[in-house]
Amino acid sequence: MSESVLVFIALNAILAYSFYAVLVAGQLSLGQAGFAALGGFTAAALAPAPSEVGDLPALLVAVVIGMVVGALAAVVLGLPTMHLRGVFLAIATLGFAEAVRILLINAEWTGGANGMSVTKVVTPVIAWVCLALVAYWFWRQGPSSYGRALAAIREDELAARAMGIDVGRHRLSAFVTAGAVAGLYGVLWAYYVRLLAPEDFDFARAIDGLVMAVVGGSTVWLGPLLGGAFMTSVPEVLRSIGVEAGWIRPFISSALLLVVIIFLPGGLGSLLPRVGARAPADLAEGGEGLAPRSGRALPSPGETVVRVSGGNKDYGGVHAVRDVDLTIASGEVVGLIGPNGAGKTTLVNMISGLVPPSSGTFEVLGTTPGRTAVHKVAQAGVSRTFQHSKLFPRLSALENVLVGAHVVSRPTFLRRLLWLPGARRDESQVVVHAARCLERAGLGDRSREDAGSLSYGDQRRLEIARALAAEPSLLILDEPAAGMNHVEADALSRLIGSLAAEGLTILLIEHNVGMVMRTCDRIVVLNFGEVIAAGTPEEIVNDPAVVEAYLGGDDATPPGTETEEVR
Ligand SMILES: Nc1ncnc2c1ncn2[C@@H]1O[C@H](COP(=O)(O)OP(=O)(O)OP(=O)(O)O)[C@@H](O)[C@H]1O
Repeated sequence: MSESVLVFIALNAILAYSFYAVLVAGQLSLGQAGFAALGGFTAAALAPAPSEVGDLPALLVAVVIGMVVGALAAVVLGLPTMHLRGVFLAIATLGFAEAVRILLINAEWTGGANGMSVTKVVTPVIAWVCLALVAYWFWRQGPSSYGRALAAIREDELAARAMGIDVGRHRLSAFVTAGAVAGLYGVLWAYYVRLLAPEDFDFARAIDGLVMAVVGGSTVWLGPLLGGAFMTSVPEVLRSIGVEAGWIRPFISSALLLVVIIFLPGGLGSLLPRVGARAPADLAEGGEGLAPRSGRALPSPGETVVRVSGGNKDYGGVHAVRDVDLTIASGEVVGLIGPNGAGKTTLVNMISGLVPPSSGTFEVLGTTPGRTAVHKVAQAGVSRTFQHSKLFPRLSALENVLVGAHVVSRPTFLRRLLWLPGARRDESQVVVHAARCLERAGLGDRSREDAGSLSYGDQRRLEIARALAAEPSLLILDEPAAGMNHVEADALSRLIGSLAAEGLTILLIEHNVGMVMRTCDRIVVLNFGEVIAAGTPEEIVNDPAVVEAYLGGDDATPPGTETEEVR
């Protein structure tokens, strides 16, 4: 293999890593070409000449300049664009890259369209050492709490917020990493090709980087390396076996690309065995579980955890929730029932901060949901499950629960980079904690299965395990028994009882009214968005307004007696 092929494999893989850096968080950006151009040109203009200070020192200074400029450019572009998603972010970032290219072509200091000449310093060894460092960064990032938070954002952003992850900060930091890696690519390119031109960083280059990251696998840390090697070496292999005609080589390369994408949607990296977090074989010997990092104690019994006064939510002409007053004290298990469309989910969405109220006051564990960001409400001790499963489908059951523990686990990424022993200890503590939550929800033997492949009932249980991992003060369960048989629902009822005995406050929405009657201390009934009754299970069973709301007649059977499941 020639020297240039070796260097270009490494350079292309580094470019692919700059795309991987944001793809792992579910962001599609094409701005990397702009970051690379800014990094490369600024470094070439500002760094001392290799003839003055020596090759390596000059390159080192250039690399630092290029990476800092790339990262700063990512901050400048990221701050106004981080709220954009999918194709909108791609278009905005592409616009940025094109604007940078046009500016550089028309600037004098860059040599305009003719470009700048730069001394060739990069050798295959230098290029591969840089690639190894970049790959190492992403290898250590993946299983850290930061890496898992990025994966969670990619899989389901809303659920990630509800797990206490600051999505905006994580997305921006991923973007900045992409900027720094792209800046590194720009510098290495400049110090290898000798003549640096703005055209080197055009739209086609951005697409090349993206394609290499996707073909290699955008969720496996080795993916960009595989993608870079594949895309760079296929034309060379074709050349070496005598495929020379100008159009045949690109044609075969593109056809191979198509084959990989069709048959390996997870990219070449999906062929590698998956290494994920493992639950300890014996939890009793698994050492200490997690100690709450926040030092947050459960509110004292009887203390107000939720206070809603005059809560309203309108969707156009629909009054989903009207003038609801609700107080929940610490240690209570409160059931929220009502016919379909009564406003139960809307109310708990407002309590957990996911949906802002149209009017009214919401106070939950010292936060003001609606005004307080969702992740801060979660950090205050609110954890929840969702009516429609919001698991992270491509993460294993254990990894889902590890994300749930985000708010109580210590950040490990930087310490993992340096192999500090504390990081390993913290990681194994949080894994033991997550495995215990899985065990408690009856999923001890499912830890390595992908969440998306679990049965419906197991997915409900996994959501509960994930919510428990946050060591919440208030646990909101939105139809946790949906899809469960009687035996499973009874086990769930016992689990809720044992959690309540530990002092947890629980708000339970459930259509299985029998289960609500057995499990809850107090029941609140909603109908057409209004509270029509509230009281102990006995009071609710005999309340004529409740019977009327459910069954629409005076002689109807009260909920929880003959009609076990009212939908
Ligand atoms: N995002 C939304 N946009 C428009 N209308 C909505 C939205 N969310 C809820 N609604 C409406 O608000 C009302 C209350 O819905 P909500 O889902 O809160 O009821 P629910 O009691 O949880 O019902 P179910 O038991 O069927 O889940 C319904 O009429 C619903 O159509």
